[in-house]
Amino acid sequence: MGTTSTENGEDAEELNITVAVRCRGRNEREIKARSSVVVSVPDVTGSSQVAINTTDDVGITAQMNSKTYTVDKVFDPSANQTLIFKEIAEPLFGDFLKGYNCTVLVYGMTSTGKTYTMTGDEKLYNGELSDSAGIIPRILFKLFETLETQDEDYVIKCSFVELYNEELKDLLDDGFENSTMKKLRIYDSGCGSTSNSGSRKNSRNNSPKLVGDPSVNRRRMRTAPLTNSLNKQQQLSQSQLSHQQQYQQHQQDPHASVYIQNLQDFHITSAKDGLKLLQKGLKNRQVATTKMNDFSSRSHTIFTITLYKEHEGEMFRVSKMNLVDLAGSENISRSGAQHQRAKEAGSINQSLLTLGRVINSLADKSSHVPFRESKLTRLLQDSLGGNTKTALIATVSPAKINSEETCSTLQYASKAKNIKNRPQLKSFIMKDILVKSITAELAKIKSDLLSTKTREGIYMSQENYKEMTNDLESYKTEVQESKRIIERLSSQNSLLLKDKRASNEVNELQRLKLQNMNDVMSGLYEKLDAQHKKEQELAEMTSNLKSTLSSSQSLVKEYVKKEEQMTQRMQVILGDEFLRFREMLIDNIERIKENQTKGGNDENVKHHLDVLKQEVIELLSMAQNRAEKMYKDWIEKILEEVPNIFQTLSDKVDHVNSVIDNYYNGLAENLSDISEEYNNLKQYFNEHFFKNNHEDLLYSHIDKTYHRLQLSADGLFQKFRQMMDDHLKDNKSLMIQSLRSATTEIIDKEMQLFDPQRKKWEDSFNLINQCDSISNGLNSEIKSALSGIKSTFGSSTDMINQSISKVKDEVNSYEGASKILEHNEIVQRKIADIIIKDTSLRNGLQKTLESSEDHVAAFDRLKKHIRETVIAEINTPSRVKMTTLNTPIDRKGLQSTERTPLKPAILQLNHCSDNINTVPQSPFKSQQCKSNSVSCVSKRHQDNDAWEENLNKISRLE
Ligand SMILES: Nc1ncnc2c1ncn2[C@@H]1O[C@H](COP(=O)(O)OP(=O)(O)OP(=O)(O)O)[C@@H](O)[C@H]1O
Repeated sequence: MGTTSTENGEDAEELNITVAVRCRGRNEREIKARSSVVVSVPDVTGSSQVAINTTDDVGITAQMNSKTYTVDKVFDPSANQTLIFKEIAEPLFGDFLKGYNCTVLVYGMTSTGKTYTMTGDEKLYNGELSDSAGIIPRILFKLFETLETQDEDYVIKCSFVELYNEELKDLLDDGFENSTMKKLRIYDSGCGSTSNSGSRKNSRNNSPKLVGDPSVNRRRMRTAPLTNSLNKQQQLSQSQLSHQQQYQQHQQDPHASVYIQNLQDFHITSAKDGLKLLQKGLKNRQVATTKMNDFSSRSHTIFTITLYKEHEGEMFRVSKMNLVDLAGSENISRSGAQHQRAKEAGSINQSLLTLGRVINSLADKSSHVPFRESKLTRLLQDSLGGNTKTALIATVSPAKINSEETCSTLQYASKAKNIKNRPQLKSFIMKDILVKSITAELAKIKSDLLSTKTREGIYMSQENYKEMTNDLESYKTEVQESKRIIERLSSQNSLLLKDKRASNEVNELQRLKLQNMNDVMSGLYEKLDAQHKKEQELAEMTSNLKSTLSSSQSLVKEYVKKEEQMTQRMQVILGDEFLRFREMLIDNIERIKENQTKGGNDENVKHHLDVLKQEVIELLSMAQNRAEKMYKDWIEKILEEVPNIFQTLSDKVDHVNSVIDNYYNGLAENLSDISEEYNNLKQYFNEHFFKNNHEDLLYSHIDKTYHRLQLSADGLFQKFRQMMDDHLKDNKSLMIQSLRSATTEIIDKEMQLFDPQRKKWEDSFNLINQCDSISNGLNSEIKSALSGIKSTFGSSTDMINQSISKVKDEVNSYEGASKILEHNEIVQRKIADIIIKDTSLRNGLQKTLESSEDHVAAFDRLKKHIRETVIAEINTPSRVKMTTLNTPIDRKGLQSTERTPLKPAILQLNHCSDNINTVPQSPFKSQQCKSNSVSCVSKRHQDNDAWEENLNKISRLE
């Protein structure tokens, strides 16, 4: 931050000028043109960004393509006059009291609210300002309020100057109406004439020696007490200082680079005085406006309040508050190529063009700033880049039709933000000089008064008298006309009241309709709640169904398990039974064998076989019956239970289906109800509510009346016109206030009431759509799940039926036990084997018996032969030794006589006879026995041979 030296040798800080943007609401013209809002101001207070959408895009794309400008403060249409004053003017006002020169500028295209912001409603209502009062009236009031609470003496003066087409006019000059006002000229301070210094550097260099210099002050200080009482008692109203005095004052303002020659400064002692001056100036401006079309939007005005505030006794600090209402900026942005021609035609404002260039140069810190190229920039030289504290309010329209101008205004505003000033406290005036000027002024007024009094009556020049008589006459006619107009206005007013009543009725109707809508909405909400309940029920049923499904699945699993268990058990049972049967069979075979061993015959074996067969048949049929019974029981059980389960399931499924159908029917009904209501509402809003724009109605009423009134009032004299205007404006503001409060409030209220409802309603609609899609999804899921369950049940039913029929077939295919036995080849083969074995055994036995009998016969024969031989030998005396053998065969004797040659034969014989008497224990035994018997036979043959041989031996011995 750069600095310069102040009066105290301190460095003055560089300070950026404060830039604010004020965006008004759409005006009637913009609404009628259906021009959309393109300027967006964030909803937060204290925001510094403003965006404008210059494209045709809408929604997010519009936001993305918007141009954003950054300033210090942005105010949306809701910002009222009080807020603007508080945020922008009040901080400067504080500095103004401290002694700084301050400037507030309003810049923007025509009809964006520059005058509204700067002046607003300047009239007093019961001695007080209205809410629509702008910055100037508020500053005047605040100034006196503040100063009256302080001890220091003060003097306040006001001036009001207008710049049109590079021509300055004193709006407070009495000669304004008859164009006899004094010509104003700009002078560079200290130079006494307009000089073209060309740059601010030069202009600064050309500044006269500072009056604020302490040495200068000391020279000028003289004691001349100026008290508050003087200030208050004297009550100087509109006292006019001489040109010379003004000149002196400007000379004494060392930091004013320019001053205006002949511009009158009026001393005011109250805010009301200030307001009167303001009103006078505005009235004079209006005279010009009526003469020149579109004048107001092309002229600049500067209302200056000069404060002389007591400072350290003998000196007064001088500070100025410049309140600048600039011309409409559209003239610049539209200039373009034709700007030279347009300028010639007077439509381009040279001052504004230069102001733009000055702003650019200052923002870009150019070495040359073209202050001197226009009167406006010369006047504002100190406020822009000088020693003044400055705030710029850029006023914009929100409508699309003005977007080009709005962009240009915002561009200037954001550029201007970079301009830096060096505010300094340097301006002082000697107390005695100030007192002198005021005293002289007072003396002049007093002498005027005195001369009037000495003439006993009112002194007036002939010319003035004539003028007054003329005025009086015309006033009389005016009064008559005014009376008529008042009557007309009253009737119009009553018409308006009628309209208001009609609007109220319409409002009431709409309120009722809204009420109905609310009722319908609440009905719909109830329906929605019911739907929710139904949905919950459905969800519960679905979960029940799912649990039933899982339980039936587990049931099916259990059945399958049971079936497996059953099969295993059957297998076990059958295996055990068959084992038992086998054991029994073995026992029986054993028994048969025993029986056979015990000497059974054919009949016995057959009998045993029959018994065996019978038992096997019994066992088989028993097993068969048991299996059959088990299967039957099991199948019956399954057949009994399965249909019940399926029935329950299908009942449940049907129930769920019917509930779903009901729910869907209900939902569809409700949805169609809602859509119908929505359409009705939409139609209503489209056809009635939005079309029946109360704001439009209100404005059209007001403006119709206003125009009518204005037309009627046009012919009246200026004074009466002022009165009429006041009346009309009062009416307008009253109407606005009353009708707005009556209509807008209701509409706002209704809209406020309605907005959340609409939001809610839209939310519910979305919710319904969501519900619908969820329900559809749920329905399809449930249906698919149900069909899955059904198909699962169907397939399991088929499977079970198949298994049942299979089991049945198997059971049916079982043959009778006897047939099984008959068809059982193994059993038959075994039995045949047994019989064959039995037969062969019998044959073997028979043969053994026969051979034994042969042996016995041979033995007998042998015995006989031996006996005969022995007898024959005995009879022979040489054979004495043989007498020991002359007894029948003694087994014991043979056994004990080991050396007897007959012993093996006898043993063999005994052995064979043992064999004959012994029945083999088992078929193997019998086989063994058979082989034994064969070996026995062969042995016997061998023994016979040995016998023969022994006999031979014996014979040989003998
Ligand atoms: N912020 C606002 N709030 C309410 N009314 C506004 C606002 N701004 C402007 N207006 C209204 O808009 C109309 C035009 O405003 P105004 O005369 O102040 O515009 P302007 O910029 O000074 O125009 P011009 O350059 O032609 O003098 C006036 O009736 C004024 O009351």
